[in-house]
Amino acid sequence: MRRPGEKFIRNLPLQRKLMLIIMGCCTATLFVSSLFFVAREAKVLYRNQQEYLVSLADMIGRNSAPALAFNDPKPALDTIRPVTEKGNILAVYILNKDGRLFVRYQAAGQVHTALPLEGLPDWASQDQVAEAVRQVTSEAYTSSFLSGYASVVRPIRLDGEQIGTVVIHANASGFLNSLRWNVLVALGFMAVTFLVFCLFSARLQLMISAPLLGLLAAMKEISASKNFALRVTKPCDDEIGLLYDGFNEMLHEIEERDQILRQRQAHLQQLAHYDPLTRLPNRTLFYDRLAQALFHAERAREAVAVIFIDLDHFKDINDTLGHRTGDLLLIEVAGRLGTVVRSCDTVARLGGDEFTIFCQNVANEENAALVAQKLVALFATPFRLGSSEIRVTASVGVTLFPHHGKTVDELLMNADIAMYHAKGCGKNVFALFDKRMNEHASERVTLLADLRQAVELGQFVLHYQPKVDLLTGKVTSVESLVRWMHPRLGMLAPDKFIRLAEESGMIAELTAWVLRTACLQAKAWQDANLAPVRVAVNLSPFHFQRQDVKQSVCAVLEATGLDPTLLEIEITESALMQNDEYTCRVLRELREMGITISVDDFGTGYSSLSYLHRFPINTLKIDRTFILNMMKSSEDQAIVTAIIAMAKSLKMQIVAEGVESVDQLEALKDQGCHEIQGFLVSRPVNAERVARFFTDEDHLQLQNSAAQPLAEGTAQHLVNGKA
Ligand SMILES: Nc1nc2c(ncn2[C@@H]2O[C@@H]3COP(=O)(O)O[C@H]4[C@@H](O)[C@H](n5cnc6c(=O)[nH]c(N)nc65)O[C@@H]4COP(=O)(O)O[C@H]3[C@H]2O)c(=O)[nH]1
Repeated sequence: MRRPGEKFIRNLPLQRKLMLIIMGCCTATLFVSSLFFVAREAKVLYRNQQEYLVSLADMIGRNSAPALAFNDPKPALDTIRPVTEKGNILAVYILNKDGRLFVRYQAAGQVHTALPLEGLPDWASQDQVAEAVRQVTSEAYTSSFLSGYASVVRPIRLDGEQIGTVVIHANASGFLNSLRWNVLVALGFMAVTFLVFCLFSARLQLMISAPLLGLLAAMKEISASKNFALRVTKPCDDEIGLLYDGFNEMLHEIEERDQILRQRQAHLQQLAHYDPLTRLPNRTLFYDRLAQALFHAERAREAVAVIFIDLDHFKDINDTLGHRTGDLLLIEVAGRLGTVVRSCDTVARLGGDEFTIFCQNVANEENAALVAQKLVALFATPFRLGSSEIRVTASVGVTLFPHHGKTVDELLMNADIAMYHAKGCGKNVFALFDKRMNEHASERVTLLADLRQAVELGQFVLHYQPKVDLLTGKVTSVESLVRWMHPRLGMLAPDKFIRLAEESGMIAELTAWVLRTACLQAKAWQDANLAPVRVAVNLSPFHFQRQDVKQSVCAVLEATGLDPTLLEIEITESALMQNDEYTCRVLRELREMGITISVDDFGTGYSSLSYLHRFPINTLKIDRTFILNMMKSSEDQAIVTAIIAMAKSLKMQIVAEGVESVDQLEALKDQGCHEIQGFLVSRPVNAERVARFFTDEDHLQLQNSAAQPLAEGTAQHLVNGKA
């Protein structure tokens, strides 16, 4: 339990506490030492006085001994008298052997009734005298001294035998005066020393407390300013110096931790609001900024354009070229997007390959369209990622505040719908939101849901379209073309669902089914001893570049037992260009296995024959749009002529697609085209019907004879997905 004083002292400021301690210690030391000095002085004085009185008493005793022996007081008095001349002797008594008063001498005019023997009559009894002597004896050492008297009692001996006693009373005032003087000196010394101590302790406490108070001040300053970079200067090398070192070390650690904390906070802030890959604002920040922009735009009656950008077939790039390349591409795309908009606009990455932009104060739809156009144009230049060059396009959807939506969610949803519409229009374009798109979007969602289960439910069928050799008129191969027997919408043509399958990633599953079914069918024809005919399978540009294309083809060939020379792979020009090296390697491996490689829709893509020689291509299929127009347009005719000439120089087989008329057939024959495919020979039909073409007959002759009806066969082509 603490005493109240202790608590008070503990709560005193450090300076006062130090002063109190130093002054307390000094005062106590001074007091004790002065007391010791005074006591010692008193003892010396007292001893001197006593020794003097004893020697005086002994001298009186010696000189009075004969007088005592002869019982004659007079000589004794004569002995005493000169002694009493000493000013401080008050009384001298000589007692005889019997203890009775023998001589009494008192200084003239001085009666001290307080002295025990003073009051005794000369005839006092032996006991009275003895009692008085006993008092003297005791008081000699105690009270008589303090009351101003000093007394001694000494025996008087003669020849060794005590013959009397001498008692001397002296005035102790001299001694007391000396003692007082000593006390005064001591007190004076104490006072002076105390003053010196005061000054000294003030200085000393300052020496101790100043560094501590300095540390305290620095601590307060640092805690107020939060500036942990500050340091205190060490004032000395003692423990306080160590305290300063420790304080500085602590500051250093706090500073480091503070820095780490700040960095982590900034990092968290960055993570919370920015996309770590592209460093663009993320969904949260975009929503926040857009909400603010809408708020201001509403007050200022301004329009805001919200743009949704989605890279076309990004998933396939990721799958085929790896996620690292995908990431690099996204970074490059993010960099390019920033170049189109103003600094007050925001470009964000919502996730995956989805980017959003909002542009403030957009005058009208035309201006918004201009921005969107610029965004689409950004993708015209290929992206250079390390050593390879990647071509990627983007579909862009645009929506305007307040015309197409009032809230962030509404605007983003509509921009997304517009973007899907752009994809539906063939990608690499932009679309401005229109309310009618909503209907289309919901149809698309339903179709996507149906597509997910179509493979499992066996809703796909393959149709086959023969390719005929222009010289022999015989079927060389059949192209397998997928159809979807949709339970509600009827038979759907590939253009209604292939893109959807590509965008949803289901193309891989669908292609696997097509490949397996086509190979099984070809094997069945082979086993039925029909004339050996190749079966061609379309590989989606993005599916083709999957790392496991070769393995999946090999697995299907192995599983079905089909001879690889009876398989043909059709890929588009764009598929060739997406990853030159990888594509080239896979194609070469497939070709080495005996598989025929055809480039489909040739002329619509890069139309550059210069790169073709790098790829192991067997066949070029001239796109049907050129064939369709070649009889009407001299330009298309020239293109067809050029393609045939160059392909021949590269020793490639040429197939003309979409041949519908005998005129086209004749023109192609004249130009040296090798094969044709089109409604003139047959529209795509099921396996059973196409097998009828696997004969040695000249199918061109047969068609020539019935040219007119077949030329009209365009009418038999799929209409809205129905054959
Ligand atoms: N107007 C006209 N058209 C003709 C004529 N001859 C053939 N066609 C049509 O042209 C398309 C030829 O296939 P493609 O160029 O590979 O173009 C194909 C192909 O790129 C894609 N496709 C079809 N099946 C598959 C498949 O299994 N996988 C992939 N990835 N794509 C496929 O869908 C596209 C369209 O296929 P289809 O609708 O079956 O349309 C077929 C065929 O019906 C003609 O004389 N006149």
